[in-house]
Order: sequence, then C-alpha cells, then structure tokens
Amino acid sequence: MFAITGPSGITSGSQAGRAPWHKDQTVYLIPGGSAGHYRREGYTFDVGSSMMFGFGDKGTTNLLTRCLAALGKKIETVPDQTQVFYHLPASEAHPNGLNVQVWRKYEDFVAELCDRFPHESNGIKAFYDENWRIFNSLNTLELKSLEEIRYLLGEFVKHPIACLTLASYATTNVADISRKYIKDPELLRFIDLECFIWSTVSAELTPMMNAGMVFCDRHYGGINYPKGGVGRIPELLAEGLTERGSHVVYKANVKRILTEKQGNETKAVGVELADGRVYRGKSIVSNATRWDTFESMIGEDQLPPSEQAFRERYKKAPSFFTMHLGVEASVFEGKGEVDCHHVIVNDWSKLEDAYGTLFVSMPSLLDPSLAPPGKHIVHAFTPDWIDNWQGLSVQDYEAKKEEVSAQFIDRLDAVFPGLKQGVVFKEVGTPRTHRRFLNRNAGTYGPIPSRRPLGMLSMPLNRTAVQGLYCAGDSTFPGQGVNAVVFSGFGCAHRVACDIGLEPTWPALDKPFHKFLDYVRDNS
Ligand SMILES: NC(=O)c1ccc[n+]([C@@H]2O[C@H](COP(=O)([O-])OP(=O)(O)OC[C@H]3O[C@@H](n4cnc5c(N)ncnc54)[C@H](O)[C@@H]3O)[C@@H](O)[C@H]2O)c1
Ligand SMILES: CC(C)=CCC/C(C)=C/C=C/C(C)=C/C=C/C(C)=C/C=C/C=C(C)/C=C/C=C(C)/C=C/C=C(\C)CCC=C(C)C
Repeated sequence: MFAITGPSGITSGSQAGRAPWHKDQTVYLIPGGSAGHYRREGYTFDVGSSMMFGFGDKGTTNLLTRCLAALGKKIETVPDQTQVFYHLPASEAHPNGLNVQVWRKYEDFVAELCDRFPHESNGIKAFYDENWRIFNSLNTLELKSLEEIRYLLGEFVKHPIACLTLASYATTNVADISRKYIKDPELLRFIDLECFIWSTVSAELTPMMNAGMVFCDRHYGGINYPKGGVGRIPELLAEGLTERGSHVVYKANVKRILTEKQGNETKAVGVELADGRVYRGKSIVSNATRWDTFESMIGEDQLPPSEQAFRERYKKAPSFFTMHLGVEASVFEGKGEVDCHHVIVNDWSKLEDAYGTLFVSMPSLLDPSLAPPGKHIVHAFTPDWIDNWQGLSVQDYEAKKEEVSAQFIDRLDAVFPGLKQGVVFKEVGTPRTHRRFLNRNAGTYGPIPSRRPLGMLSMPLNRTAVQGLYCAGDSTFPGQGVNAVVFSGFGCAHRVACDIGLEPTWPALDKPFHKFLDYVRDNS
C-alpha cells in the first residue's frame, strides 16, 4: 500500500497487488494485503493473518482497536480460549509427545507449562513474569513515533519508570533472559518455538521488546477473531478513510517512486503507476517490503548506504506453502471444544526447516458464518522457499502442489483423525502465489536478522535516507505481525505529520537525534 500526503495534507492511498512487470502478473483488488480475505464457494478464507493480537479494550497496546476507532469504526470479535495448541515431539520426559495449550488466562498457561516441566517451575514463572515488566511499561505509554524526540522526552517525563524499564531492554533478545532462568534443553526449545511461530527466528534472534508484547497481550487483551473474517479490518479502514475525505485507489501498481535532486539531497516527490498515471505529493509512504521499495521503485543504482547496511543486517525470511481447505464439520464433532490455532512439530531438529513446523488456523470454529453449513475451514501453512518452486513446467508445478499438499494433509490427519476423508475443497498456494498476489520479493514473510541483532535498535524505523520517503509495514520496527505493522503505521503517521507541520516538533533536536539513531543502527 502506498499513501501519499498531498499539499493539502489529505491522505490518499492505493491498495494493489503484484507489480505488473512480472510475467505472471495478477492485479490484487482487495484491501489488506496479508490481512485480507477472499471468497470461494461459500467459504471466506483469510489470505494470511489469522491470529489477531491488539484487539483488547483497555491499555494502550490495543492498536487494532485504536486504529479502527480513529476512523470511527469498531468490529465485533470472538474471544479465543487459547492463543495456540502446541503438538510437539515425544521425548524421554514426554513419551506421548509434549502437548501445551497457551490459555487466555495467564495463570492457567503457566500452571500447564509448570505441570509439563515441574523442575523448571521457578524459571518458567521468572521468565514469563519478566516479559510482563516490558508489556506493563509499553501499556502505559501513548504509542507514537520513536523518531520524534519531543514525544519521547514527553513520555519520559510522564512515565519515567516505564521508559527507563523499556530502555533497559532495548538491546536485549529473548535468549538472554530465558537462559538466565531455564536450563532444561526441551523447555528452551519450546521457548525457541514460542518465538519462531511469530518471528520466524529462534529466541536468540528475537528482540525482548517484541516478546514482551506477544507473550503478554495474548493474556491481557487476548486473541480475538474479527467476525466476518480478518479482511473486515481493512474493509472497515478503507470505509473510514473514504468517509473522512481520503481517496483509496485500487488496481494501482506503483512502478516507480519519483525523486528529484534538491541541493545535496534526493527528495521523493511522487509515484508513477504502471499505467502511466502520476501522483505527486509532499510525502510518500511505502508499505511494500524494503527490497521491493528500493530495488524496484527507487532503483539499485540509487541505493542509499543505509539500505545497503540493512541488507547486511537482515535477510529475507522464507515464504509459505499454504492450503485453504473446506472440510466436513463432522471431523470435529464429538471432540469437545476444539481450539482455533494449532502448531505441529514432528521433529525438533527440523523446527526451522521448510515444512518443519505446521501452522493451522480454523476460524470457522469461532465464526461459523465463514463456511457453508455443515463445513469448516482449515487454513494450514508451513514455511517454504521460493527456490523450491522455480523452474518447473506447469504440469510439474501442479504435480508438486498435489504431492506436498497430500503429505501435509497426512500430517494433519494424525492430529485431527478423519480430516483426510473430510476434505471437500482444497486450494493451494506456494511462495510464488505469495509473491504474485502480495508483491513481496520472493514471497518473503518479512525481514529476519542475519546476525544477532541489538534488540529493538537494529531495525529501521519509518524515515529513509530519501527525503520525503517513509517505509511502514514489516520492513520497519517492530517487524512482522499485524499489531506490529499497525504500530509502524501509527509511528509513520506521527513522523509524517511532524514533518509536514501538522504536529508539533523540535526541529533543532530532531536532526542530532536522528543522527544518533542512525549511528546506533548502522553500527549494530
Ligand atoms: N497473524 C498471522 O497469523 C499472520 C499470517 C501471515 C502474515 N501476517 C502478518 O502480516 C504482515 C505483513 O503486513 P505488511 O502490511 O507489512 O505487508 P502486506 O504484504 O500485508 O501489505 C503490503 C501491501 O502493499 C501492496 N503493494 C505491494 N507492492 C505494491 C506496489 N508496487 N504498488 C502498490 N501496492 C503495492 C500489497 O498489495 C499489499 O496490499 C506480516 O509481517 C505478517 O506478520 C500475520
Ligand atoms: C532508545 C529509544 C528510541 C527508546 C527508549 C525507550 C522507549 C521509550 C522505548 C519504547 C518502545 C516502544 C514504544 C516499543 C513498541 C513495541 C511494539 C508496539 C511492539 C509490537 C510487537 C508486536 C509483535 C512483534 C507481534 C507479532 C505477532 C505476529 C508476528 C503474529 C504472527 C502469528 C503467526 C504467523 C502465527 C500463526 C499461528 C497459527 C495459525 C497457529
């Protein structure tokens, strides 16, 4: 998505899909990108995002509730009793496999984990309690741009303890804390998985700031599914923007970000669409990945040194192999209350490999209107690399989709007996599908650190080295996740508003502060 703030300060946006210069181009017509949904034969399938944080009704970290409210919108949600049900391999201590449900109530989750690892009860409590220190601090602050010194100092004055607590974790990663309290290797692997399912990297590479949000919001605001499907969120946002005088342009593939030399600086002044239309504006915001923004739309020949440094610090996470299934509701009947989200690992050593970890989301268990009567949705995905799907003939590509999906369904059937027999609809996506419909370079899930990051300080914020060009979305702090990209949107909007004079700022302090942030990041 691109947003352009024009001379009037009015925001206009475009939601389109894959850039048209790829040969297998499809124009994406619906809002929301990964958080959109689409309909087939009576089913409403989520494109990607399905586990929703940030929908609580209290505190300041409920960013999804807040961004809808900012546009006069509200969505009805269904509370999930658990965040996720883990189905993990057998071990000496757990000969029948390790099963853990992350209950909505914090105490119930901790009690369950302590029951599985009684000798680590103190460590478990100490580790997860430390995450609450971060969350409770975040949850008192007004969340805006971390690149705005006036706001930051204001928050320090209003909430000094919270800000100092956060500052003390700014460079910390999860393993720094978990290894302090926990020794059991199986439990440490479990903590790695707790990180991997949302950051796609182990505890060692996951910033503690992000873990504080994820490991606590799931109990504080809880995981809540939006009624009507995840795509209702962007639909309502687009509606709210339009009602407030903004203009959303669909089917608008940005081919180039237009720049001009102004003195020593390069300034972004507009965008050119594939069909030749040009929109000019004071500020350009790109929600495409950094690779797409700088490689295709700015051009490799103009790559700023800070982007080169980003590419050394971060690499592309894998994409996903995805199945959208319709199944007979009888598969789940008589089995008590079945959880919506599941993670299945059959072999710990393959946790981070392609097809190693299976993710399952069955949202029609929470909102039956998403599937035809008597049917349910099984949305299942697993990390996969685009290279596994390149260079195949159409027949080989289709055959491989059949083969991988059949193996995938067998593994699901082992956890949900009868599922294989109950499949009545199947649609399969590969990393090429992700690249095609979301226009994400190699279909990537987002950036992951290529070396140990300096906690939250390694990730770029919203400004870029090109004046007037901002990035939002998962290529900016705090990275992957719907609530995370909403935070990046809030921060970006605040920074742009300061730069075009709609919000107060202290320009004299801004420049040195930005230099300081750039220095820390470029040397991390
Ligand atoms: N919660 C879950 O279960 C789950 C699952 C999958 C993904 N997700 C999250 O969703 C996040 C992605 O959010 P995001 O907003 O950063 O990215 P996104 O890919 O969802 O959105 C980018 C938008 O930019 C548009 N776009 C790209 N190139 C364009 C161009 N040239 N011209 C015009 N429009 C263009 C795309 O069509 C898309 O709408 C991921 O990080 C991931 O965490 C969550
Ligand atoms: C130095 C400086 C600058 C400063 C100082 C201090 C301070 C003040 C600080 C502050 C800070 C802040 C504010 C921060 C913030 C942060 C945040 C908001 C964060 C957030 C985060 C979030 C996240 C990460 C999320 C995520 C999620 C996700 C990713 C999810 C996903 C999911 C999945 C994929 C899964 C699915 C599953 C199944 C289906 C089973």
